[in-house]
Amino acid sequence: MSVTPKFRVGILGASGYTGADLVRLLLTHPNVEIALMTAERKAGMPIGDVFPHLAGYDLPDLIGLDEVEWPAVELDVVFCALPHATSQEVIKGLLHATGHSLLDEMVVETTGDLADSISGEVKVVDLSADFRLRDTDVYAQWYGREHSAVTLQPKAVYGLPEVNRDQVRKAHLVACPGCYPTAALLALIPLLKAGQISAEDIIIDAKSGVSGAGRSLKEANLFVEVAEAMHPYAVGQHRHMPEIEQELTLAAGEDVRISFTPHLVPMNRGELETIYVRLKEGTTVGDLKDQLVDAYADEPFVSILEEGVVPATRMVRGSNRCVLNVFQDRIPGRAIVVSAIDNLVKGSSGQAIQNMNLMLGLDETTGLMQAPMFP
Ligand SMILES: NC(=O)C1=CN([C@@H]2O[C@H](COP(=O)(O)OP(=O)(O)OC[C@H]3O[C@@H](n4cnc5c(N)ncnc54)[C@H](OP(=O)(O)O)[C@@H]3O)[C@@H](O)[C@H]2O)C=CC1
Ligand SMILES: CC(=O)N[C@@H](CCC(=O)OP(=O)(O)O)C(=O)O
Repeated sequence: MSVTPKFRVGILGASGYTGADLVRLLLTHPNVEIALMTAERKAGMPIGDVFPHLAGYDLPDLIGLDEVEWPAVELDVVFCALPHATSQEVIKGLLHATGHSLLDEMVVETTGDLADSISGEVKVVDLSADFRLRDTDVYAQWYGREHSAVTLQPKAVYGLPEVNRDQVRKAHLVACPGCYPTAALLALIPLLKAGQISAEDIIIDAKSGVSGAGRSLKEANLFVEVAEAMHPYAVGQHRHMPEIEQELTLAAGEDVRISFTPHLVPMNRGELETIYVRLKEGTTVGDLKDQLVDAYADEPFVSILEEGVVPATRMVRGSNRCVLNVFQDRIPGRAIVVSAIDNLVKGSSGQAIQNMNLMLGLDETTGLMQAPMFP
C-alpha cells in the first residue's frame, strides 16, 4: 500500500484562537502533518492542557519560538498566527535562518518567473496584519510603529483567493486578509469592478464575536463586559479601514472611501456585515444580485442566497463559507448587501489553509469542506 507523502507544517502561535482552529482543521487535512507548534506563555505545555478539545491527538508539544531549530525542522509551510508587529520580526528571522531566497534583493516579487526558482523553499502564511498594507507608511500611521521589514512587504501577496488566486499559487509569503476585510471585500469587489455602485458612499456596519479579539487577557473582553450587551468600538478609526479601502481601490480603479464601524457582540465566533451602497445611474438591485451570482458561480466557499434569505452567522459557523445577499433599500437608488463569515475560519484559519492549498498546488478545498455547525 502506498503512503501519501505529507507536507510538514508549523503553527507559530498554536496556543491562540486562530492557532487552535488551524490545528482543528489541519488534523483532518490528508496532505499535511503538524510538525511544530509554538507558544509564548504556554510554551512547554501539551496542547491538550491548553485546549482540552485538542487532547488525545498525535500532536507535538508547544515549544517557545527560541527553541525552534531552523532550518533543521524542515518545514514546508509555516503559519504565523502571532500578534502583529511580532509577526514581521519572526517571519524576517525565520527567512534569515533558513537562508530563504525571498530575502535576496534581486527577488523583487514572488509571483513571476522568479517564483519558480525558489519553489522548494518554505512557504509562509501570515494571519496577522503585518504584510497586508502595501504602503509601509500607511502601516506606520495605523499601527503606530514603523514597519521593520520594508523590503519584504512588496513580496507578500494579499491572500484573498477569490480575487488573487493566481498570485497566491506562486507566492512564498501570503498576508491573509483581516476578518472584517474578508467579509467586506467579498461583498463589494465584484460590484465595484462592474461599476455598479458608487465608490464614494459605502457604509459598512460590522459585528464580530469576541474570539475576534484573541485569547490574551483583556478587561474589555471579560464575560461581564461583553455578555447581554453590544457596543461599537474604534469608531471612525479602526485599522481595517485602510486595508478595506486599499483593496477596493485596486478593484475599482479609482479611490474608494468607506465608513466602517465594528461592533462587539456577545457570541464566540461569527461576523456579520450590513453594507449600504449607492447604485450607479441605471443599475438595479437585481443587477447587483446577478453580478454576485456570476462572480461566484464557480467559487466553492462563497454562496449567494435565494431571494429574500438573510445571511446570518449561524449559516457559516465553523465553516469556510461566506454567504451573501442583496436587498432593496427603502431610499431609492440605494441597496443593502449583507455578508456573513466565521471570523476564525473564512476570516482567518480556514482562509489561511485555502491559501496554503494553492501555494502547495493542492485542490483549494482540501480539508475545508466541513458544513457549518448548527445549533
Ligand atoms: N481572532 C481572529 O478572529 C483573527 C485574528 N487574526 C490575527 O491572527 C493573529 C493571531 O490571532 P489570535 O489567534 O486571535 O491571537 P491570540 O491572542 O489568541 O494568540 C496569539 C498567539 O501568539 C502567541 N504570542 C503572543 N505574543 C507572542 C510573542 N511575543 N512571541 C511569540 N508568540 C507570542 C501566543 O502565545 P501564548 O498564548 O502562549 O502567550 C498565542 O499562541 C493576530 O495577528 C490576529 O490579529 C486575523 C483574523 C481574525
Ligand atoms: C472583535 C475584535 O476585536 N476583532 C479584532 C479584529 C480581528 C482581526 O482580523 O485582526 P487583525 O487585523 O489584527 O488580524 C479587532 O477589531 O481588532
